[in-house]
Amino acid sequence: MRAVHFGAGNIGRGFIGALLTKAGYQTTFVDVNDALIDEINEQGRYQIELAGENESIQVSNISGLNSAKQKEAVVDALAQADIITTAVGPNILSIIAPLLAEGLANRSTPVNVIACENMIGGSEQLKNHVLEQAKSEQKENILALAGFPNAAVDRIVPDQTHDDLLTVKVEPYFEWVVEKTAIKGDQPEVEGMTLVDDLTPYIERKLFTVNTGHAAAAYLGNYYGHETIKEAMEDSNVLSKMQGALQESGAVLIKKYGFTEAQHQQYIDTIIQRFQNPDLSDLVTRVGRAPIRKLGPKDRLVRPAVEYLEWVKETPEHLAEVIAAALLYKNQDDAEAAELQALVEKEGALGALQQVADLSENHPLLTAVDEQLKSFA
Ligand SMILES: NC(=O)C1=CN([C@@H]2O[C@H](COP(=O)(O)OP(=O)(O)OC[C@H]3O[C@@H](n4cnc5c(N)ncnc54)[C@H](O)[C@@H]3O)[C@@H](O)[C@H]2O)C=CC1
Ligand SMILES: O=P(O)(O)OC[C@H]1O[C@](O)(CO)[C@@H](O)[C@@H]1O
Repeated sequence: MRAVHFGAGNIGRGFIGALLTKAGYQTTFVDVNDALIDEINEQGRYQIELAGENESIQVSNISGLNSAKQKEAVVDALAQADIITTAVGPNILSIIAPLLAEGLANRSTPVNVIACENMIGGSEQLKNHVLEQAKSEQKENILALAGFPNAAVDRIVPDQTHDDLLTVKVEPYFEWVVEKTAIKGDQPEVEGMTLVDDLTPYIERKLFTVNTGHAAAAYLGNYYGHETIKEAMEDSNVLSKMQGALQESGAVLIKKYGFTEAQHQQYIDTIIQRFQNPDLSDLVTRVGRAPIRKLGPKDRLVRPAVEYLEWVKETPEHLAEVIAAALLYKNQDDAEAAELQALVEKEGALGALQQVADLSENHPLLTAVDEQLKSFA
C-alpha cells in the first residue's frame, strides 16, 4: 500500500506520516524543503519522541519528493497512491492543487485525499482548489474517483530543536477524526483514525476548544510578556482569562451539540493539562502564527464569539479580550502579523478586525472588542 503525504513538517512527520507508516503504507513525503527531503531519502527513517514519556517510536518505509523540482515523480506517485494526505497549512492548499489535479486525473481507481489542517472543511476546500485549477478534460475523472473527506486533527507538535533534521518530539495524545460519508471506494484502515458520519461536532469542539484555548494562551501570553505556552499557563492571570474564553466557546458547543456540562468541562481540563505538559516547549510565536487567518470569520476566535452572541445572547467578554490581544500582537518575523499591524495602522484596530473577520459595520462584537482594547490601553 502506498501513501503520499504533502508536508514533511511537524504534523506530517510527528503525526500523520507516522500513523500511515504504522498502518503498513509505504509513505512518500512531498515537500518544498530540500534539506528535509534529502534527509528523508538519505536516512529512510526517523524517530518520534513522546514528550513526558521515556519512549520513542521509529518510523521507516519512507521516501521523499520535492514538489517544486520533481513534479512528474509526484504526479506518478499520486496516480498510484492508495491514500493521499496533507499537512501544509490552509494557505498552501491552493498551491498544491495543480499537482493534485494532474495526479488524480491520471488515476483509474478511487482514492481519498484528506487535508489534515486546522480548519473547518479543509478537504472540501482543497477539492474546490483542485477543480478550479484542473483542466476541463481532467475534471470528470477527478470527480468520479477522488473522495475528499474532511478531517479533524489534534496533536500538539511544537517547532523542533534537535541536532538532526528529522527527529520530532510530540505530545503523547492524538486524535484524527475523518468524515466517513465522503469516502470513495474502500475505507482506509489506519489504526488511530476514527471514521464518523458527522464530523461537525468533532471539528468544532476541537477547533473551538483546543485551538481557541491555545490562541488565548499565545496572544494573552505574549501581551503579558511570556515566550512559551508553559510560561503563559503558569501565569494565573492568563490561565483564568483563557478559562473564561473556553467557558464562552464551551457554552455554544454545549447548546449546539448537546454535550453535558460535566463532559465538556472534562474535555477542557484535559486540554489545559496538555498545554501544561512540562516536557513540551512551545513558543507563543508558533501557536499565535498567522493572526489574520486566526481572526478569520470561520476560525477559532471570531466564530465562537459571534455564535456566543447568537446562542447565549450575552457579550463574549473573554473571547473579545483574546481578539483584542490578537489585534495587538506584533512579530516582524511573522508575515501575517506584520500585515495585520500595517492594516491596524491604516484602518484602526476595529477597522482591521471588521475587514479580516468579515463583520458588518455595526456588529456587536466590534463594540465588545473595543471595550477590551480600552482596558489594555
Ligand atoms: N503542529 C501542530 O501541533 C499541529 C498542526 N496542525 C496543522 O497541520 C498543518 C501543518 O502544520 P505544521 O506541521 O505545524 O507546520 P510545519 O510548518 O511544521 O509543516 C508544514 C510543511 O509544509 C511544507 N510545505 C510548504 N509549502 C509546501 C508546498 N507547496 N508543497 C509541499 N509542502 C509544502 C513546509 O515546507 C513544511 O515542511 C497546519 O494546517 C496546522 O494547522 C494541526 C494540528 C496540530
Ligand atoms: O496550526 P495553526 O492553525 O497555526 O495553530 C496552531 C495550533 O495548532 C496546533 O498546533 C495543533 O492543534 C496547536 O498547537 C495550536 O492551537
